[in-house]
Amino acid sequence: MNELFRPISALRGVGEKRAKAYARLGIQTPYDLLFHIPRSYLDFRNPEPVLSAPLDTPCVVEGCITRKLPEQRIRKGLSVFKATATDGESDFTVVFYNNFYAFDALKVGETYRFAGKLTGTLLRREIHSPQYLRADCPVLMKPVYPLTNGLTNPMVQANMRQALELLRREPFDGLPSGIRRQYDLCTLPEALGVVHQPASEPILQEAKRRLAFDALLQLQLGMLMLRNRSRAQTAYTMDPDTDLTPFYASLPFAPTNAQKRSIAEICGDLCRTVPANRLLQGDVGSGKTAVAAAACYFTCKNGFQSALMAPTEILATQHYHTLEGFLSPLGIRVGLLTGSLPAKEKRRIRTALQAGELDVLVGTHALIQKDTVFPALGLVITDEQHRFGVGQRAALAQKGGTPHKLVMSATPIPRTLALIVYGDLDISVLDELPVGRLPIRTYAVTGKLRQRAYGFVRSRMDAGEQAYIVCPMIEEGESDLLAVTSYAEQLRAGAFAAYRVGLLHGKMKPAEKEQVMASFKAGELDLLVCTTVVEVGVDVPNATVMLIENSERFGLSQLHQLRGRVGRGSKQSHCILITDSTSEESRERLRVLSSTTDGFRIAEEDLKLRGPGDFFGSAQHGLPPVHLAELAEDMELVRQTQQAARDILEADPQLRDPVNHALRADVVRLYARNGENGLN
Ligand SMILES: Nc1ncnc2c1ncn2[C@@H]1O[C@H](COP(=O)(O)OP(=O)(O)OP(=O)(O)O)[C@@H](O)[C@H]1O
Repeated sequence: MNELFRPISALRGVGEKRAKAYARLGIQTPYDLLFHIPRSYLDFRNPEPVLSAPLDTPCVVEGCITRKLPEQRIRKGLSVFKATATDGESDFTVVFYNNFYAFDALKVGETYRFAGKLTGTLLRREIHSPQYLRADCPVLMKPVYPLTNGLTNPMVQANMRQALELLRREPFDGLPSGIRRQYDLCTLPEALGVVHQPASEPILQEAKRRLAFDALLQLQLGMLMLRNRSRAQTAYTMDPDTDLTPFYASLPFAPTNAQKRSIAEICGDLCRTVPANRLLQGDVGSGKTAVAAAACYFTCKNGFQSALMAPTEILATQHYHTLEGFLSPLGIRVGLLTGSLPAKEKRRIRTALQAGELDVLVGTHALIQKDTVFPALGLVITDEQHRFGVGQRAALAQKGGTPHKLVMSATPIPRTLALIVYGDLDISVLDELPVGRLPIRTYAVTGKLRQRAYGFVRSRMDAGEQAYIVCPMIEEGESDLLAVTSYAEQLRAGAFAAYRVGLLHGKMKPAEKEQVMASFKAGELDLLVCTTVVEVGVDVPNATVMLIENSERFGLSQLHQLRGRVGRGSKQSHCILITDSTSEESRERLRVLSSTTDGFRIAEEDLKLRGPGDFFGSAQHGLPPVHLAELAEDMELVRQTQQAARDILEADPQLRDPVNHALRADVVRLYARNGENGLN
């Protein structure tokens, strides 16, 4: 067997503990390790003269070691090692704390480059705990790896050298050479060698392109294979002449054009034999639930059942009430299945469902997926909210024969990324808000203005409206943050003593949460102090003010979602972002948020600020393990990989040809890592 595919513990220095640390990063073999791509590089190429290098800012200087001083024991457990060096013009001191090995490796008379921050006076510059390498080292860029507890950068570097050595001994490239030539890509060993030991920027870009190509290609191949498989099956077909007029007539509002268009697209899907696989994407408050209700109506009128799955109980309950409101006057029977229902009630619901006495079942994912039998499941709607990856979506395909599938997603995502992540789906976009919505006014202020902000919140509540105050944390102990519980107490006793204040956080029991949400919705509470449990989907149109504490702690898209809890009716809404942070990045985020309410623009800015991995806030998004920040804008590469995937599968639909074996293994591995084992 190729040694690259042995357990990672085959590498020198990898004991049980380190192997576990690697496993946490999804690395089981030296081959996996090779795809652990550096987060960034320490660039030693352009040293600055010590005299003019900036102080307290990361920089690189060069120096010849002139003297090594004896160890200084400052106190028990703290030893300081110092060496003096010169860059020809000025002298400086290199200082290490407790790091004998780094100090010991420096040799008097040799010249090194040091990366770190310079401190000290004009006469005596010092550089503390620098990273360094010999000035004549052929590779002057040191990779910086994403780490986890139990791993350090030097450990990963050392293991990586060995893994690269194995690859050199037994060169391996899973990409068929025809594809490699067609798209003018370098070989895998070349790409990996350069990415882990780069010599120059242009070659590095080539190497990254190759790795991104592979990652995107594998993603697309897997999706196409799953899709082809479900296409080979047939779904229940419905009647295109099904009359939606009664549904439209009973809506309490006029649907937007975007809603009508999406409903037509979805119902069009339902009339085909190929199981539908559609994403309904809409900005916060764009009215996705009404579209879902229309699809359920259509399905029911054709004699089939629908399931709507939400990520939390609060949302499931809310969707249940909304759908029930839309559909039960039309004679459609809607049921709710959540974990906090008494066992007897759950049984009753399941029995009714099985007997065909329920047309629509709303619930949490786990409950609907487990032991729930639908005699005629025509449509599965998943309110995904970006919580779930490729794997879960695919797993649904196995449920109840082959129902049509509709995924609802609230965060608008840039088109390139949508193609990458949802390459397997057709997309309907709600790009229009209901008429009469006023853009939310957003202000970023410091804590000094908190009392004034409270005053403003009170004035809105005096006018009969409701408000949210959001804090990021729930555990005590984070000293810089007031825990939400004590914060709520403080508000109840102080600024909001005259108002009805509710509290909602993630550690409460589902039934309690639901009760608080129900009272807030019914207008029995004026103010809801909460954590981000309100982030997704919660819909209380009378709530018009949101005040967010420590707003710098949230990502842009998350703030957009949070803010979207207000501005859901016709009244003017306001969002006050409180922050005392001085960090440029968080200020930039708040600036973007104050200047626009367009979810697509915000998503694009967020992607630029954070890169696609963090953008979804989940390891399960199925995105390739390459830092694709700039590649997300590279439509060309996405198109090329789509084309390549189609060509490969046209010739070999299941990748059974020996030239595609390695590629197949890569695809299966990628999907298995994301929880989808159906490709095996
Ligand atoms: N065409 C419309 N005209 C007026 N109000 C509408 C229209 N469509 C939906 N609404 C109302 O707008 C609010 C938001 O709708 P809904 O909860 O479906 O939004 P959403 O798209 O799920 O948003 P989010 O992702 O933020 O939860 C609801 O109160 C709903 O009743």
